[in-house]
Amino acid sequence: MESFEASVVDSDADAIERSNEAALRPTSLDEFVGQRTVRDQLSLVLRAAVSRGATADHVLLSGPPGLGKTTLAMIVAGEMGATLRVSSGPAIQHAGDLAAILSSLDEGDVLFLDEIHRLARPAEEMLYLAMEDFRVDVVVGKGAGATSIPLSLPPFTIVGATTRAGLLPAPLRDRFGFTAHLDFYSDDELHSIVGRSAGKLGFEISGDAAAEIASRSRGTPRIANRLLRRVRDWAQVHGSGTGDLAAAQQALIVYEVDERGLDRLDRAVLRALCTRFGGGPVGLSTLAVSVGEESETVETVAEPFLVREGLMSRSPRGRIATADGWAHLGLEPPAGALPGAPGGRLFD
Ligand SMILES: Nc1ncnc2c1ncn2[C@@H]1O[C@H](COP(=O)(O)OP(=O)(O)OP(=O)(O)O)[C@@H](O)[C@H]1O
Repeated sequence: MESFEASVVDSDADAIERSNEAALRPTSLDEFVGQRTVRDQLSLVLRAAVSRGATADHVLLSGPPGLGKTTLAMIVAGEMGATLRVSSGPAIQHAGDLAAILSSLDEGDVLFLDEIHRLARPAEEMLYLAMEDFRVDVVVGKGAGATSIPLSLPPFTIVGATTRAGLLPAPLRDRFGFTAHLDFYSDDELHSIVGRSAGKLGFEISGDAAAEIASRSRGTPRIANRLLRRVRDWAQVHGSGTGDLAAAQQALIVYEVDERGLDRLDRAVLRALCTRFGGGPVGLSTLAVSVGEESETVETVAEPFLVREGLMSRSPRGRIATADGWAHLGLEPPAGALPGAPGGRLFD
């Protein structure tokens, strides 16, 4: 895999996290757990392209972070026997950046564009033409003397990924021949991902410990793998070295992941909603500021999970804590604000 993002410098922690993830990534569609419909449809697209000896249609993958979009992009390249090239919307500031990337592609390459909704507008427009006609118009010079030189490109496949499909302009969305939305995983699917990852890590884990991790992973493989590694740490430092249920439960207490899978950010958002804004409705950006986070982080990381768990709901006037949300924090909603008896346990 070749990355065009040499100018983007990761922190050490990011780099370690990425290399940990790389070791656990499935490398074929057969190994990819869950997302049955997406897998079947994508498999057809790829097999048909291979049998025609052509490049695959452009693929758009949307869904919350950590559900396997990057993994699927790598699998697309692997299954096509193609070279994967990687860049992302925020790394492409100017149309010229994209022209340089596109003109360096070889025939059949797969170009993964992460966070494609964050492409700068001129780059986005250049991409329309490149995706449809395999051509870019390179502008040389400035002002009245500027000329546009058409440059044809060899056929390639774009795999775009986005956490915010709604932000993609229709002309860009329409140029993808195959679009798929990744959904959160079931506990059973996460259980098998944890088992498979533990095998790859050479870490012995019991079925009930794997189930415990799965049920607290918020439907997200990345979180399941991360919690698994924390349980392994705990077992190696405090336990017998193997992952039994007690090790899993103790590790998850240390890392402040509660029994429903809420982590510190989720609880901070829910708590702010209840205690600072009386349960809402409150706007996303106000809520995000109150927990010291970017709106996008709250919207793409905490909110989908809180809504899915029935702890928060969205209304045209803003976010609202549900009766279950109040109960999860062990708080009493203001009189008459919500039906339902509060109760439940509080983690922090
Ligand atoms: N279906 C799956 N089966 C097994 N492991 C998976 C699956 N999906 C994701 N994973 C694991 O979860 C980790 C995160 O996946 P990936 O990086 O592909 O997510 P993503 O959707 O691209 O996230 P982001 O939007 O943050 O870039 C990977 O290391 C991979 O091992």
